[in-house]
Amino acid sequence: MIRAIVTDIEGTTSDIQFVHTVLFPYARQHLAAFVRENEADAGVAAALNAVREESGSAQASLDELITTLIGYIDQDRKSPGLKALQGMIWRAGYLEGQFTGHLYPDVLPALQRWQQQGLGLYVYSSGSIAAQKLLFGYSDEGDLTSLFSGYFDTGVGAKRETQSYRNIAEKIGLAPDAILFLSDIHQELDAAAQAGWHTVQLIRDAADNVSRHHQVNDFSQIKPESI
Ligand SMILES: CSCCC(=O)C(=O)COP(=O)(O)O
Ligand SMILES: [Mg+2]
Repeated sequence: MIRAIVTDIEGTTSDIQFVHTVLFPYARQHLAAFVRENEADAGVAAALNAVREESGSAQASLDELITTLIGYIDQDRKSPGLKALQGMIWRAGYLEGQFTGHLYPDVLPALQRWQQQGLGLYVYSSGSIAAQKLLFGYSDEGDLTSLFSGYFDTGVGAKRETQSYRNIAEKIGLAPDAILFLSDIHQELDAAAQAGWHTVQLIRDAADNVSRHHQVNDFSQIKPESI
């Protein structure tokens, strides 16, 4: 019996286009000024050091790091240091009302239904936990953070690695076959299934003909009580 649902964000609850044409360009535009103004902040310094380590340039200057980070944004690299900085940069955009977190219209009714059924709801995204809370806290549908019991980012491991899903199950405190993972990316679903989780793939735009996972087009088609 399913007792918890863990959902991806980009391509699952929210449009990839929102992430790639609103969030990423905003972070790209404000990155240099943000890190120059905030390099003494402990969180910013930790993220910059993580990028130094990831890029193999322990002595990289701030200008070099900015160039590296812009390259990471353009490659959509799931760099934990970049993801931490993006979350910090996006905060101002949400607070100033420059954008709200995109949600497909089928998402909120389904989350509310599942919560009423007593299911635990969780998020697992490559975006930092702070960025996840911003997206759902300043969403198109208002503040949805109270719907979720927890958030996971790549601090538990990368999304295509099976051990990440074992780590999440342990933190949630449920057996793997009591958890359903929702994602648009079949390699992420493969890793979750390998850990013993149930899986459903969201096909929001392009078809995926090589996936072996149950596919739906929106959240209204997901019936955890029937799994
Ligand atoms: C948390 S909102 C920003 C999404 C993001 O930065 C990202 O890399 C999307 O990753 P996901 O794992 O949700 O596909
Ligand atoms: Mg996704």
